[in-house]
Amino acid sequence: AQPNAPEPLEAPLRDLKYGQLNFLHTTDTHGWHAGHLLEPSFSADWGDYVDFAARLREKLEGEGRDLLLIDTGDRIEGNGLYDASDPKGLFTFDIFRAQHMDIICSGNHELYQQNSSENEYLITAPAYADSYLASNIDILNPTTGEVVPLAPRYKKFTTRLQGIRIMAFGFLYNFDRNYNNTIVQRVEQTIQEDWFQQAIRDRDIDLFVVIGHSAVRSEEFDMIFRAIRSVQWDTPIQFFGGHYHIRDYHKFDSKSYGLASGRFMETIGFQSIDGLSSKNSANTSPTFFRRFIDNNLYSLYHHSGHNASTFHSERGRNITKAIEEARDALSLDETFGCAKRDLWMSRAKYPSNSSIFSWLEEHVFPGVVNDTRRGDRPRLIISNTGAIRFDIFKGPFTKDSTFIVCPFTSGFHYLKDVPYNRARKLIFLLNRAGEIFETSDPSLAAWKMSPPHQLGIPEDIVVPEQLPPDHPFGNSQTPILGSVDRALTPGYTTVDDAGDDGDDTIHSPISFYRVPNCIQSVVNPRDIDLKDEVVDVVFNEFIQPWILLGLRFLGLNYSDEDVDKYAPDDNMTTLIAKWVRTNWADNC
Ligand SMILES: Nc1ccn([C@@H]2O[C@H](COP(=O)(O)O)[C@@H](O)[C@H]2O)c(=O)n1
Repeated sequence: AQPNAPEPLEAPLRDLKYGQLNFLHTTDTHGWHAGHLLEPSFSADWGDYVDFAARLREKLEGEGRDLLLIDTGDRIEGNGLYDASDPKGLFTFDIFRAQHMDIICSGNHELYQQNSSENEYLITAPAYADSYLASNIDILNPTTGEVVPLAPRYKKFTTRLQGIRIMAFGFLYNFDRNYNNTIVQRVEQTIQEDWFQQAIRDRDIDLFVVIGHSAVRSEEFDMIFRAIRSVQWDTPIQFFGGHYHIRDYHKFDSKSYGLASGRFMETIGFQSIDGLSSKNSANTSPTFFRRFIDNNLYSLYHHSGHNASTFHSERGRNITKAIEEARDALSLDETFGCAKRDLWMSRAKYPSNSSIFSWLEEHVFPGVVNDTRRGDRPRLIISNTGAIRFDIFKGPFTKDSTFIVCPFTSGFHYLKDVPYNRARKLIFLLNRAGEIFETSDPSLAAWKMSPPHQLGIPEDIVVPEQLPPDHPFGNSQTPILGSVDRALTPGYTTVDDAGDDGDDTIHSPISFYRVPNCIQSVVNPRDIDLKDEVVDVVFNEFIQPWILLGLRFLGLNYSDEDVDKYAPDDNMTTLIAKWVRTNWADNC
């Protein structure tokens, strides 16, 4: 762990159950390879994960079992370790690839920008030449300009000890916001391709492993499942997914399961399968087991059967050191100001004093989203809530925090002099009229503007006995009495298709409040209720397609040509940092 990471807390643990074949799974790590430096539950770093995988491998292989490592993408954007360097990712590629991977694929984040997808093609895919799969992604070769597969479409291999014959694919969901140097083929088309149809008909296969940057409950995985099942009625299929940033486990049928292993290095997913056929033995009744490991040393020591003196290797320590040096070189601990209270994305109700979205709406946007060319004209400032990625904890707000809270390079755009009597209805449409957006253009489903982790949670979860978030002991990792005889720490309490015993650490639950798709600040609203008043509609550039469509629903026909950059030297990340420097510096 990093030297400034908090010690993990002791907690009751559920064990792993090993199978013939075992998997460790990471997804949506988003640059958090230093681990969480303010949360004991998730304080192990990538060096510890490398040691954990090595220790588990020694143990499992000693018993004649196999272990495979999987990563399902979105490795970048979301933490200073990736975002603060110039160019971005200067340190993280070497750190990440210190971990062996057996199957790895791209997420959508790798494809938002030209340089990040070229990094995949030129750095990560070659580093994992035998394991990177891109079943439905092509890229423009930056040297030749030719359209080529980002990586091989599939691979067939046999596990070393058990001789299990595996056919593996690596998909990306039907993502359509990629930069134009990559092509994401829709999954429904890919599964019609000859190479896929041939691969799924291979009879000498004991297990299909479909990894993908896609929710495990998704049309895309359902289509792949049905395609394989239609030609292999009985062969087990194991899916590994992500993208929604949640822990989940989905049963497709009695021989097919899908694991989603959370986000931000909070979770190491463990999956085992027993009773598989192999090239030497026939078997027909596989059993599947999953566990979500909290990424801290207390859990990692326990599951590997090691302790502080036997767990760590020189290799792991070197990776930990490299992360520490990168964080130092990037000055990620530089303090811009101090938060007087925790500000939550979903643990506090919106609107409220403890909601990060209320803070943005009431303080940050009115304070810093301005453009001297437009003076003090009345304006509506609208942002999607998905632009915010993490909570702010009471205490120092650092350079790292700016990227943790909002890593996107999206700036603000605006439409000038929009009739207020129509523009004022826009926020209602963005938040309440999802259906008409989706009907008009399925790629513009309004929920895509909200944080991904709430997609699988249809309603608020209110835990009555929880300490309020602004209570002095209200931070996530403070022990509270969860039952009469033992103290539990608040944390993940996952319920999935296999029940409620998936988490390795037994926690007390945390409240979850859903938030709207968008928030809005109304700035300089003088005279704004006059019917001929006009306002500037300023918005986060990511939501431009929804803003234009929403205004069209309101009878205003604007197009991309009417839109201009607002405060062009800044973006949401730099603006939040500016506000903190100005308003919170004296709190420290
Ligand atoms: N420039 C951007 C890019 C993305 N978002 C938000 O993130 C969501 C996707 O997140 P994943 O990590 O699951 O890929 C997207 O739906 C947006 O809500 C953004 O705000 N700005």
